[in-house]
Amino acid sequence: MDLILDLQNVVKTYDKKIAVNNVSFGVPRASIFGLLGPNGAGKTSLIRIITTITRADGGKVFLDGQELNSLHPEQIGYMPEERGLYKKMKVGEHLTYLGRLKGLSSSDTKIALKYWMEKFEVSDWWGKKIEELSKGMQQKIQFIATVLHNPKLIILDEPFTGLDPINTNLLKDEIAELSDKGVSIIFSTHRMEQVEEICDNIVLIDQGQNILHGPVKTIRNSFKKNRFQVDFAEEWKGTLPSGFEVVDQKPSSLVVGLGEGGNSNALLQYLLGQGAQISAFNEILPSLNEIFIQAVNKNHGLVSL
Ligand SMILES: Nc1ncnc2c1ncn2[C@@H]1O[C@H](COP(=O)(O)OP(=O)(O)OP(=O)(O)O)[C@@H](O)[C@H]1O
Repeated sequence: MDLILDLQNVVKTYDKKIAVNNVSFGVPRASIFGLLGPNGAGKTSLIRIITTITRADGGKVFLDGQELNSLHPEQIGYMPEERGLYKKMKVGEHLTYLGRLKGLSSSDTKIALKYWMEKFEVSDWWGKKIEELSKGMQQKIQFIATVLHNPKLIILDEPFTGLDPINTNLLKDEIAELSDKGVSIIFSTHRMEQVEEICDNIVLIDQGQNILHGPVKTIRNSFKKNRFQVDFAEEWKGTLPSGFEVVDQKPSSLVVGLGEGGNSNALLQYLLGQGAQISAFNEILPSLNEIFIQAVNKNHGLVSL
């Protein structure tokens, strides 16, 4: 597989605490990749290693086939959860400073800033001090700072916190557009519905270890319980024969468990045979939220949901 990032047996310890314990996974090029895990799992420690802010104590990290080195930070854009803009600086001078810091020439910085500030409709803010901007406005500036130097890998830690629905959508569209252009994106969040909506691949870290990794579709399919939702055009008052478990019943819908090897056609045929007017018949895939809780509980030796 064509990987933009490849982590092999990465280890990070702080004194005696093992924060990252032999973690391996790959991030496919141009994917939107979810880096997930409960609090304290080791996600930030991994991000700090990938962005070369800290060094791993063991293992190897490859960016675009090359072992991480001092030239790589210019190829990475990182938007940390703790936003790091200098409050007293003006937007224009701040972004110019960050563009230059990331290796852009003065003229390329100007071109990139014109493009991004127009795109985000923030050109008017050029002379405003960062402290004069609202939290959401600062976040837009931070996003521009993250993508300004045209990085091949972008790491976004909770990028939607504090954004209103319109700006959230603006950012989501931008992420999709960057991905379409071949940029690889690592997205870290605790909001599983956002991961479900945006990411094509994930890794789930728990207690410093990779406990689940792969395409979202494959993972959701592997956790499915052979359950189907039936919606009726009219209220349905019938019962089901043995072999079908009614998981949930409302006047005009049913959730039915078919058990292992159960056949959805048999359910459909039975209902049609009873004269039911069916308006929808769908397999239910578990949400990433359910999968997260189930996988972490299992890893902690707790009973699954
Ligand atoms: N500088 C540090 N010194 C000592 N321990 C640390 C340090 N940084 C992180 N840790 C520990 O390493 C473990 C992993 O922390 P990390 O910040 O990587 O987790 P996280 O997955 O990002 O968590 P969260 O979702 O809460 O941000 C935790 O047990 C944390 O206490």
